[in-house]
Amino acid sequence: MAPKEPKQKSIIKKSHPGGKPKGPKPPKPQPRKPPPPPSTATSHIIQTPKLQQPPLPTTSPCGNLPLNWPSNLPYLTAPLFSPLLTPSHYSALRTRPPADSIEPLDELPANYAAGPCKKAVILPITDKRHPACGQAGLFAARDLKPGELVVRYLGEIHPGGEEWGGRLVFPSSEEEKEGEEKEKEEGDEDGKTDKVKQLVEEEKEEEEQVQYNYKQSDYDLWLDHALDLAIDAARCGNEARFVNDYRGVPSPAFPPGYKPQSKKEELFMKRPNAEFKVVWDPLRQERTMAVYVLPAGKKAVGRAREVGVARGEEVVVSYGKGFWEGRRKAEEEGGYEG
Ligand SMILES: C[S@@+](CC[C@H](N)C(=O)[O-])C[C@H]1O[C@@H](n2cnc3c(N)ncnc32)[C@H](O)[C@@H]1O
Repeated sequence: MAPKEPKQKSIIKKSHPGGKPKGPKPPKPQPRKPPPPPSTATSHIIQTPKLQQPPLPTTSPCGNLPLNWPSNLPYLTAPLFSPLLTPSHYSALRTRPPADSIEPLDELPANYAAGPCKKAVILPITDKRHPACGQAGLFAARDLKPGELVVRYLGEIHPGGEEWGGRLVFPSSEEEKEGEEKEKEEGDEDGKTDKVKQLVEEEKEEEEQVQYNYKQSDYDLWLDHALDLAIDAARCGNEARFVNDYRGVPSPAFPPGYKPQSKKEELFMKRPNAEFKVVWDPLRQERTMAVYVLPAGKKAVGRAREVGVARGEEVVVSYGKGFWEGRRKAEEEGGYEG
């Protein structure tokens, strides 16, 4: 026997000339649902314009510094090493954990370009609802994919257990050293007063640098606690030093005063969208830190599967409860000078 053809549902409405149709009562007409609120967790994801907008500018007019980079701060394109590091620190830094270890490290792309980052831009924060209003933050210059590398975290690599940092020492090339020598000689012949003033300034700066306290830094991260390696970007660094913590940061996808419609939505509105991750630098053959967009996760729906941080949105991580507890304690003890 041939299998029965499944009954096809008719999509054509039938009229019933012989009276009411048999079967269950048709449902009562329901009042029209009000239109959904302008932004919900899902609408945030779906409503992000699909039109490809040009990326935001990320560099200063001269092109070799990031836009809005502070003029008093050295911009790094490679890590700087504290003179306090010992040979065993260097050896730990430059030993890659085996691939089958509990914590194998992902790799930075071998073609990672040094210099200003094209994916994110430093912008001043002017929104009064933002807890870091008056400071700066890092914002996506274009849509960034879940799990995508944003920028590496550069700063001074130092022994994490040390409280006091010495003077910052920038490696200078032979040419620069020759120039410095020549400048010194010229300074002896003329413009002695200017030279004296400059020397006094330099001495003051050096003294401040020697008295520098890593423990008071707001830009200091553990690269590896067990290996006693940390990175501090307070005195020098790159764009990554401007990444803020997500706590209290208003989500640009929701209008001011918007009340979350569910617990899930509330959690979605108060979450980081990026993370600090320790990775392996294949070119330098050493550990490094970088900012990555958080992976989409199983719960991601719609555009969130493709876009982790939308163009113009702030890149925010979690500093961890420890950071804020430490800050609170220091404030209570009157030791924090933020
Ligand atoms: C690594 S810096 C981030 C960049 C900083 N906003 C700037 O302009 O230099 C860390 C400091 O930013 C501020 N900050 C970051 N996230 C914050 C948040 N969610 N609430 C309040 N302040 C925050 C705090 O002053 C903190 O010490």
